[in-house]
Amino acid sequence: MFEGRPDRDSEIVFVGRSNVGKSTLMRAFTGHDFTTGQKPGVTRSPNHYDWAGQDFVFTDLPGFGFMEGVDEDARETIKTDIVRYIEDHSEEIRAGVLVVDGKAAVDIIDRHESRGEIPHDVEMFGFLREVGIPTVVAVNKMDKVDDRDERLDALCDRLGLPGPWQQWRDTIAPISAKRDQLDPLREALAEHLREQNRDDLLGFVV
Ligand SMILES: Nc1nc2c(ncn2[C@@H]2O[C@H](COP(=O)(O)OP(=O)(O)OP(=O)(O)O)[C@@H](O)[C@H]2O)c(=O)[nH]1
Ligand SMILES: [Mg+2]
Repeated sequence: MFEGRPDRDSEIVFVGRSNVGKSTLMRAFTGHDFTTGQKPGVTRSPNHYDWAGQDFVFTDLPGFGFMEGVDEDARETIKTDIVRYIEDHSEEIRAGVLVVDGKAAVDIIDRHESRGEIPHDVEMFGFLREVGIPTVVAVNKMDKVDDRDERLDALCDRLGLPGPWQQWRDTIAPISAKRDQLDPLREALAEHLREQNRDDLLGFVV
C-alpha cells in the first residue's frame, strides 16, 4: 500500500497509464523536478507535493497498464493500490486528472475492446466519477497529434460523452505538458474548484 501522504484537507491527483506524462504535468504544476522517463513504470509509489502552511497536496500516482519488465501480478497490485488510495481519500480529492496520451489513447482503447477487455482509461474514468470525484481528462502530447478534432471526438465517444468534444471543456482538456500548454486543464480544474466554492484553492491550478 501507498504510505506517506501528507495530512492535507484538499488534494488533486494525477492518474493514468504508464508513460502518458503524469510526472511531467506534476512538474509543470509545482515547479518541482520529479523523475520522468522514457521507460514506462518510472513512478512506482506516489509523489506528493505540498507547501508549508497550506492545506493542499498534489499527488502523482504510479502509472498502470503495460510496463516493460513488470509482470502481470505486479501491475494488478499497483492498480489495486491506486483504486484503494483514491477510495480512501475521496473526501479530500477535489479533482482527479486522468492523463491520457492524445495520440495513442483511442487505438489502445479499441484494441482492448476488440479483445473483450475493459480498457484501463475507460474503467478509471468511470471509477473516478462513480466515487464522486470531479474528473478532467488531460489529453496530453497534443503536440504529436495532427487530426486534433477527430481524435478528441473519438476519445469522447469511447468515454461515453456525446460529441463534439468542445462541449466538454470542463472534462476534456487537450494539452501538451512538454510545451507547457496547459491552459485548458488549468481552466477546467478552476471551474471544478469554483463549483465546490473553493476559490481559495484557485491559486494552485491557475
Ligand atoms: N511529445 C510529448 N512528450 C511528452 C509530453 N509530456 C510528457 N512527455 C514525455 O513522455 C514520457 C513520459 O513522461 P512521464 O511524465 O515520465 O510519464 P508518467 O505518466 O509519469 O510515466 P509513469 O511514471 O511511468 O507512469 C517522457 O519522455 C516525457 O518527456 C508532451 O506533452 N508531449
Ligand atoms: Mg511518473
